[in-house]
Amino acid sequence: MKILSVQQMRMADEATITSEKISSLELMERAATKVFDLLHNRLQGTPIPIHVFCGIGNNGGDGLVISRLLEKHGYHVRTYIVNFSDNRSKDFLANYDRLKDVASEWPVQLKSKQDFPTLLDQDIVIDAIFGIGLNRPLVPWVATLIKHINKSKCFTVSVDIPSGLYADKIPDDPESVIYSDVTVTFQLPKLVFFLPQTGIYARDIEIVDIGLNREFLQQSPGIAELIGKNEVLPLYRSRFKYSHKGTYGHSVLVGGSYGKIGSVVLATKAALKTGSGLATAYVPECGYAIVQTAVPEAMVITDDDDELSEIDLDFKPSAVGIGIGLGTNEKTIKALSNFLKNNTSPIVIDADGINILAKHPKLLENLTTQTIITPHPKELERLIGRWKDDFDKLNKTIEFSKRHDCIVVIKGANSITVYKDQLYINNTGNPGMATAGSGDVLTGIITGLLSQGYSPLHAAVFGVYLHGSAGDEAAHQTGFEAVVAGDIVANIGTAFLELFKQRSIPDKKSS
Ligand SMILES: NC(=O)C1=CN([C@@H]2O[C@H](COP(=O)(O)OP(=O)(O)OC[C@H]3O[C@@H](n4cnc5c(N)ncnc54)[C@H](O)[C@@H]3O)[C@@H](O)[C@H]2O)[C@@H](O)CC1
Ligand SMILES: Nc1ncnc2c1ncn2[C@@H]1O[C@H](COP(=O)(O)OP(=O)(O)O)[C@@H](O)[C@H]1O
Ligand SMILES: [K+]
Repeated sequence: MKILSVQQMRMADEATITSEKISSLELMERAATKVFDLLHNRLQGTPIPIHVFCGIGNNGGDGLVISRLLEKHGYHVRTYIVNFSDNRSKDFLANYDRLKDVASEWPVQLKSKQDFPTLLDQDIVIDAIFGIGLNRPLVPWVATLIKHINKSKCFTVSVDIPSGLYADKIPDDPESVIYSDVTVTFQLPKLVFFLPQTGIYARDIEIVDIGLNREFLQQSPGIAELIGKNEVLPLYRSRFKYSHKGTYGHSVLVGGSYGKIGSVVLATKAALKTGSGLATAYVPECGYAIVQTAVPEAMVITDDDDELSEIDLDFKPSAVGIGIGLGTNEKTIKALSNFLKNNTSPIVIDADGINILAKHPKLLENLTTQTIITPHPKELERLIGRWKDDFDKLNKTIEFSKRHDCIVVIKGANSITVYKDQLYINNTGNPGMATAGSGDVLTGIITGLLSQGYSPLHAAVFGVYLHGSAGDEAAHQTGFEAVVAGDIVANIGTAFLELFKQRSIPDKKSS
């Protein structure tokens, strides 16, 4: 699913109005009705007090439509107008008049702190103060109103975007943004919902289709893509009946050092479980018995030390995953440097491999095109330097990717795969995956996909998705805390099966 910029969203709005020959007021009615439907569906007429806070722009206009529909359906509604400006939008004003016709009480005007209502824990708040039109800092009393709403324990539903959150930069004051329980967003998700600094405000997201012009949405370049099942299914390459293990490539996982052989075990298992035809673990001597015992399906090549001092293969691997548990001593750096100079196979670099690249940036010149690098935040910082905020981090990563023609997977809650200007935001995974070795599994999965002939970009995007999906399955079985990296490996198969699972349709006879 595409993610558009604010400007592209506004253009989509215009394209819809023009192509359908409807007014912006009608589009607002349609959009806000979708929010009402969702609420009504959940509340089923429950007489809970609902406080609707409306700004004076089109987000406020949506709020007024929601208030009117709630009133019409007998809910206990109180509407507030947050008067932060005299520039009320035309559609806001039209809906203000319509609300007055049906409201049991007139909207309450808020102009300062003295006007703030008391909010009780069990009440519901609809937040329609600011939408994607927020473009400057809040005046102090509006910031205080947002803090007042946050302080209450009310269940808060934000319309389109939590108020106070810019669609394209981080907030001026992190405390002056609504922490919403559910954000009902129009047509497409917003980029800020998936970044660590801003995603915290939009806990659950409901995307409602408001019928924006499909052709426009398809043609718009967007600024990112949200990767779910629909996006990865077309990437899947099925296996042929007359295939043999040679068809699916030979993955080589290079890494490990004394006390860190487990990382290679996990990655090698993951490559095999992802479908690699053959797998070889290239480890120091101390890892020989460990890998042979833990992964009997794999072959093992050893170097004669506790750390790798030479990486020398007498065949060309279909794919290489390198860096896990590697250590960063001088002889290993030299070995990696020599290997990278001569390597022409598709490659994933992780962990200490990244740390070595960060310390010796000259090595970046030797990378094969579209090398995949999978840093966690600390490794990324070593690689691209400090960033000011999440947007700066993305821009710096884009720069880096362009400069070195590499694919960077920024790992985290919503891992983002960056290739030049393209951003692919993953939508699987859970906090249970914040556990030792989980990244090694990802390296193995991506290597396994590369070995089967997936292009580097597809291997990265699909691999990150499968990894998260396997983690979700693992968490489903054990709960977040008990997930360990081995459980993610064990569920790679289920993650593949999940791709083809149809949503069950309720049986009419039994319902
Ligand atoms: N794009 C779409 O598909 C649709 C958008 N609609 C709604 O329209 C919203 C956008 O509406 P608007 O563009 O009117 O903007 P908002 O309602 O988000 O903001 C209100 C106005 O306040 C001004 N403003 C911005 N920051 C301010 C600040 N700190 N202090 C005081 N004033 C400030 C802006 O100039 C803006 O005109 C969307 O978020 C959505 O809720 C829907 O009504 C219909 C469909
Ligand atoms: N909160 C989270 N939600 C979803 N995925 C997560 C979360 N925390 C970590 N992960 C995933 O787990 C992996 C952790 O990788 P990494 O930090 O390199 O682990 P290790 O070095 O122990 O192998 C990454 O793929 C990351 O995206
Ligand atoms: K809002």
